[in-house]
Formats: sequence, C-alpha cells, structure tokens
Amino acid sequence: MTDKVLDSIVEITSQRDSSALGISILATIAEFSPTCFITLYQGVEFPTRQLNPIHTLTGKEDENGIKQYLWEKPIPQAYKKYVDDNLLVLTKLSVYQTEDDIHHVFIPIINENKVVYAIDVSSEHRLSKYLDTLVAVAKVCENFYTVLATSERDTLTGLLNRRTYESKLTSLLSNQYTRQRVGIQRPGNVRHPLDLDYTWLAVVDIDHFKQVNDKFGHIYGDEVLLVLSQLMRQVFRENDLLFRFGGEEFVIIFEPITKEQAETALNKFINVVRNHKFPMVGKVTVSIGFAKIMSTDHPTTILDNADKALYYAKENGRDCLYSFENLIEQGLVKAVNIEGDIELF
Ligand SMILES: Nc1nc2c(ncn2[C@@H]2O[C@H](COP(=O)(O)OP(=O)(O)OP(=O)(O)O)[C@@H](O)[C@H]2O)c(=O)[nH]1
Repeated sequence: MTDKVLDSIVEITSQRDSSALGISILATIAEFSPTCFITLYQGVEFPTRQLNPIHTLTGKEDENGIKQYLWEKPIPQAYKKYVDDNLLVLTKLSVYQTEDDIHHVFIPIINENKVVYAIDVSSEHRLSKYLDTLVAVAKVCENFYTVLATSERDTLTGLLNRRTYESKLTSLLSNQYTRQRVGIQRPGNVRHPLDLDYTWLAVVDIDHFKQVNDKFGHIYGDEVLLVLSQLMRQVFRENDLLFRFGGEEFVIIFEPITKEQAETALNKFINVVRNHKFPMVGKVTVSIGFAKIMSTDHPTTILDNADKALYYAKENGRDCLYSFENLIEQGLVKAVNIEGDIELF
C-alpha cells in the first residue's frame, strides 16, 4: 500500500462519527484511483430495501497532471438504474460495466448482515489493478464502521446513545445544508426540498416509570425499555434518528417532514404504546414534547425546547403530546436561548 493510502487510513480511523466515515473513504479512493466518479450509497431497509446515493466525488487530472476533485455531481441515471435493478445481488463485491461502457467496482459495507453503505467506483479505465487496494480500504472502513456503530449504541435497546447526539445532529444539519445550498434533493424524497424548514426533535418519557420498577422490579423495567424501543423502530422511519438518552428518556430526530406529519407519527406512537400489552407490566403510557430544529440553535437549546413541551405534557395529564412552538404561541412556556460558540455548520 502506498504512503498516501496509509495516510488516508489514518484519516479514516480518526473519525468518531460513523456518518462522517463515508466522506473520508470517498476522498481516500479518489486519491489513488485513476480519473473516476465515486458514489457513496446508504442502505435503507424501510419501507422497502433501497440503496440511496448520498454523496458523489469526481476525481480528474487537469492538464498539469494535478488531481482536481468535485463533490456532489449528479449521479448518471444509468448507474443508479443498474444498482436499483440489481439490488438483490449487490450484497457482495461486484465488477461490472454499464451500458455506456463505464467500468464499475461496487463494494458493499456490511454491518449485521445489512448493506449499511456501498461504494461504487466508476471509470473509463479498467479498475482491475486497483481492486486489491479498493478491497483493503473498504475492509478497513467496514471494520471501523462496526467499532463506531457499536460505540454509538445503547447496550440495552440498541438505539443511538446520548453521547452521539451532538455529532449526529451536527452532521445531519450540515448534510442538509450542503444539499440545500447546492440544490441536491434528498434521493427518494420529493416531499420537501427545503429540508431545513422541516426538521423536528421529540423527547419521549415513560410515565410513572418509577412505579413500574418499584412494583415489578428492574428486570421487568428493563423489558419495558426494550419493548418500547422496538415499538419506536416499528412506528418511525428508517431515516429517523432514534436515541435512548438514558433512563426512561428517548429522543427522535425526524427526517424532514411537515409539522403535521411529525405530529401524526408521534400521536400514532403514543397510541401504539397505550394499546400494547407489556409483559407482566401490562399498560404503559408515554408523554412527548417536540420542537422545531432551527439550524441556528445550539443543540442544547433544541433539546431544552422539546423538554419544556415534555414537562408541560407531564404537568397536564401525561399520555399526550405537546409542541413547543404551539406552547410559545399560546404564551404557556417561555423560550430561553443558550448562547454558545458551537456553530452547527
Ligand atoms: N429498569 C430500569 N429503570 C431505570 C433505568 N434508568 C432509570 N430508571 C428508573 O426510571 C425511574 C424514573 O423515575 P422518575 O424520573 O421519578 O419519573 P417517573 O416515575 O417516570 O415519573 P414521570 O416521568 O413524572 O411520569 C427511576 O425509578 C429510575 O430508577 C434503567 O436502565 N432500567
């Protein structure tokens, strides 16, 4: 392996956020490959299995032989079509040519038997002499992804843990910001191109959970937490970020949707929990507060806003949902903005 590749691997393994890993790997591959167009796909399982292109990088030598890089050029239709048509077989390394005679190496990154990301390297030149290096870099990426993904998860429920909240939120917002600035729509999402106007955060808290523990013991308490996390996975979408913040508090960061859609999903969740029969414990309810994610807000402010709405729900009957913005409008809570020097992007 060349020093360049080794340097890039150092860069890849210095990442502390699995979603930032993809950017590093594209940059690494573009450096040692010939003139090429690289696509990073993200695997999605719900509502159907898909591979969505999330970043592209073009690496091309200029007349002086210096590599120039261009991010986020639109993916050629033929490439996407090939991936869509061959989804079922693209679960292992594949070498193929598209109709336009372009050579492709497709490398899936697998975690827990699912294609979480995939890298498609395409070029007018044959890529066979780069194959070993491509595979080695992808393997480092896959192993490292597994380590990061494990450290980002809560051990009981498998949801994202609190430690990752700021980095996930920051990376989500900066991705959306880039997309919006360069006019790229989220693949497969034609609902709202102006993503930043439609991002919401909800805080979910189990009602009277102390009584559950006191009456049935911690093991059944834990079982409630586990089942609740499974219900969350069923109700919310694959691309929504689901966190367990510790204790009986959960957080959802929605993929871009309208306020009404967020409200509908959250009310559905309240209903699903209310009607679920939890082992031994029986009936459990949750209270939820949610707030708009403003790109100019400090991550703590966003959380505090949703928390205020949650507190209001706890004070006003539990087993219900309140929106921070509605409460502000009605003068029922006050906004406090935390001054900070963290910029989201
Ligand atoms: N079983 C279990 N219990 C936990 C865990 N983490 C926190 N708890 C318990 O969660 C309970 C939280 O209680 P409180 O914060 O008083 O709130 P609550 O009883 O849910 O009441 P409200 O939120 O006001 O409806 C405490 O009894 C904690 O011990 C955990 O990982 N497992």
